[in-house]
Amino acid sequence: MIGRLNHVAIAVPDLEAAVATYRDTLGAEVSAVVAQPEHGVNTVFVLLPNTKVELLGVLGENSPIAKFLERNPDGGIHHLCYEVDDIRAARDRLVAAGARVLGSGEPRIGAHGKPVLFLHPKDFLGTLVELEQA
Ligand SMILES: CC[C@@H](C(=O)O)C(=O)SCCNC(=O)CCNC(=O)[C@H](O)C(C)(C)COP(=O)(O)OP(=O)(O)OC[C@H]1O[C@@H](n2cnc3c(N)ncnc32)[C@H](O)[C@@H]1OP(=O)(O)O
Ligand SMILES: [Co+2]
Repeated sequence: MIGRLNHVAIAVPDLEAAVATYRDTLGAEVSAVVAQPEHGVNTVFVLLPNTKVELLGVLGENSPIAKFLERNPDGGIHHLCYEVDDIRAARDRLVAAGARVLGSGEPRIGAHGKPVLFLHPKDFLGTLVELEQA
């Protein structure tokens, strides 16, 4: 059911410093910072030949990455995003298998303008999983 790895997300305490690390130290191509108010994060995408890295910074008071950063003050890998052909069909299959879809269960528009959903990390080997409509 899952297809390409769309991105690996890293939550960071200082987004500008993280951009400098990827752009200047690692020599990667990075996007501009984009505010995602509906998701409570600022995002930067690092563009790699075979996938992307999403750098996540806190936006607002109820950011979903705030607790993660309290537990991991230096930052760390936050989620993996896999592409699926039909996100509602994928959700229904996962729910039937007993997996927990986070939030309302309805897909929301993500950083690439496509519907996304999140799956509880306790159901996927301790890893938060994002699904994105291909
Ligand atoms: C920009 C849009 C989009 C895109 O298109 O790319 C994005 O990527 S937005 C990214 C940010 N959005 C989200 O993360 C939304 C989904 N997340 C959530 O709903 C919550 O963050 C969460 C996953 C339910 C965690 O909630 P939280 O309140 O922070 O923690 P809990 O205390 O409830 O955690 C329970 C349990 O799970 C462990 N945990 C939490 N986060 C992670 C994680 N990222 N990876 C692995 N494990 C995680 C946490 O440690 C707790 O474990 P125990 O202590 O053992 O109970
Ligand atoms: Co993401």
